[in-house]
Amino acid sequence: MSKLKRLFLTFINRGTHPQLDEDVNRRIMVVNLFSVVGVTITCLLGIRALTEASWILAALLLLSTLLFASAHIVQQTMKNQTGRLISMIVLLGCLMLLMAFLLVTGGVANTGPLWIYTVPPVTLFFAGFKRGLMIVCAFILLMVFILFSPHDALLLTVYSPEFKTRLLLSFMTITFLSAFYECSRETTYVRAVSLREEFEQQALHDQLTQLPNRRGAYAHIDQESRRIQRNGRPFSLVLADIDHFKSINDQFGHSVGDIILQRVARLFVDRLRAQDVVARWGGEEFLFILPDTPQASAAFVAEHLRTALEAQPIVINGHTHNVSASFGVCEFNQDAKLDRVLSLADTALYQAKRAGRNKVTTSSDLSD
Ligand SMILES: Nc1nc2c(ncn2[C@@H]2O[C@H](COP(=O)(O)OP(=O)(O)OP(=O)(O)O)[C@@H](O)[C@H]2O)c(=O)[nH]1
Repeated sequence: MSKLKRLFLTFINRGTHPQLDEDVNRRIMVVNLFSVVGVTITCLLGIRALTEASWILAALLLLSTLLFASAHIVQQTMKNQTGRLISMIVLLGCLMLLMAFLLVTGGVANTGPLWIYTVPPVTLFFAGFKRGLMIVCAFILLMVFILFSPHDALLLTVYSPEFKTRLLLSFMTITFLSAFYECSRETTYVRAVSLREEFEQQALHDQLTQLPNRRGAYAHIDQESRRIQRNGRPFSLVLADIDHFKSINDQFGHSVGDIILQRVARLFVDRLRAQDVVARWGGEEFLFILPDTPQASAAFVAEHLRTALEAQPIVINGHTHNVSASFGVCEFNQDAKLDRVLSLADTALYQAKRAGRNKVTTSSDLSD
């Protein structure tokens, strides 16, 4: 039993991928499910129609079986948006044609119209709220056209006027309910996605400076370490620490300290290249991740930032603050270990502080 369940789940999940949007994955699963259910039902009904010598119905049902199966195959082989669109068009087109045929002929003992209630939920789910509603409305027009044509010219069976009206009204009710459900589902999904993005953003960023926080910095370093394995070009890490920050806080208050942190962060971001990352490593400490930058160039960049900060006093409430920072630089090459590189950058920074602050020190400046 569990083997059968596993087989079924494997089939239903075929073509889904963790990197695809959740909603896309759900649609892929439903196309798989719908094709297997569609194939089974239309195939069984087709065989039954064959035994009852209803040749046209049998041919149509068996053709639908083939089309339902091909929708699944197209989705599995193309594995892209076009493939998904084609399989959706095939499934919906096939469903609509089959329903229109059942409406015209009445199917077995005039029970054919009972199946048309599958149209609104399936269409709205596959095509989404707006597109789905338009398709179902077009189908309603087709129903009106078939059911109320003068002298029943398009019908091969007989329905009472009450049946026709009630069929149409109940179909419209199901359409309304399905559309309402799909609309709220889509709205909830969009809200959930934006909430998730907001939480991810908050988890990886520092609220005060809006820079990546330590967790965010690790994510960027991880990305760079993987890149280095591919292209072999080193990147550098630079730790920067604002000098005598405690005395700024003590003298002018924490809120002034906060503004200084924000301004310094902005200055660093503005002076670096777009591909460089500035993160708030903690307190008054920043980490720069400089892709494709060997240590000598990173030291040059750090020196450029140091002089820029020194040259640009920060004015808050009419008071001018001369802020400086010390920098520790270390290169990250292919064989490097992150802990070691960070520790070397930290030691270089400590060395810069000891040497009088407002300085840049690289790991190669350190004496063993
Ligand atoms: N305003 C403000 N202060 C912070 C924040 N985070 C850490 N600090 C303060 O930063 C100060 C860091 O002080 P220290 O580690 O002694 O370093 P320092 O005074 O900059 O001295 P050196 O680094 O040796 O030049 C402490 O007073 C912390 O309270 C923050 O988010 N906002």
